[in-house]
Amino acid sequence: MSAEAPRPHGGPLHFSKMHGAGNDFVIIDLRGGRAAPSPALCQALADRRFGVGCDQILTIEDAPDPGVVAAYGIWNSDGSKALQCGNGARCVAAWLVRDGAATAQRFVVDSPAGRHPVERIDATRYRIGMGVPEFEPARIPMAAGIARADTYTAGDALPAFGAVSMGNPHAVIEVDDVDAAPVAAIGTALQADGVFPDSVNVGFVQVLSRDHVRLRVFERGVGETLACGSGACAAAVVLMRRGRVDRAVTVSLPGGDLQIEWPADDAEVAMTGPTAFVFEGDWFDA
Ligand SMILES: N[C@@H](CCC[C@H](N)C(=O)O)C(=O)O
Repeated sequence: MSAEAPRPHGGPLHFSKMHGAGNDFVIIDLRGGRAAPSPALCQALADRRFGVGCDQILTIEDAPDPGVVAAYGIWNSDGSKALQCGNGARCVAAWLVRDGAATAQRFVVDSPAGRHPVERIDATRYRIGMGVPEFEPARIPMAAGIARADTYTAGDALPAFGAVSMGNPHAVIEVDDVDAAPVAAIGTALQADGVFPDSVNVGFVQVLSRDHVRLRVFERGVGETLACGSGACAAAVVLMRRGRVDRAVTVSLPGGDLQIEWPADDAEVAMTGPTAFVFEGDWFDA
């Protein structure tokens, strides 16, 4: 492990292992001004054979003002920083409830992408306000000179996609059969294509009916995950703008179902889904 790895109080690093629809997290409490994990520590924690194993590391941080219960940071398993994580937002909310920091049924958390209103639905399910989707190409961001991101083709070898920012960049590709989609091959190629200067999360979506779709997501900084909350929002809003599905849709991912609602184009997207605690642990220097 890296020598720069933080050691709160000089001892082992306590963590919680959680998942939301199979998108799994190592959650570390940094409140009180503890140092953020280095990219090397994130990679070590995320390693599924030599570490704990997770898609993302989430850090619980001090609330910047009394309007929020806490802030949180997001790191992908490759050590890169992320701005948005829908499944992570639900797990952070559940973590704060179990911790006792959040006591109300409704509260607000602060992510790198902005503030998220949270509603506790029951013991494990949470509804999160995921912000207003951004379709302006420069703000996703896409490369200069792209006028519209609704249906765009990067090149002959790549399929057409819709692009949107949910606080992080997403490309959404509609397919006939999500099981047969070349998720890793197209995902890797699109991430490497210069059209997305900050890379991109790539979703493959199959419409089953007007209120039900299936989705697989090749995430930036991770690879394919069992679920991507912001990816579910991205797929839903791209299809809603095309009139392919209704304004409330169930998104079935390999790890579970999420409900996505987007009442109007200028409204905030709402995502509802499960959370689960897996175990608690302490990380010791190897
Ligand atoms: N799994 C997340 C998204 C995590 C960040 C993403 N890989 C990125 O780099 O933007 C979700 O549930 O939204």
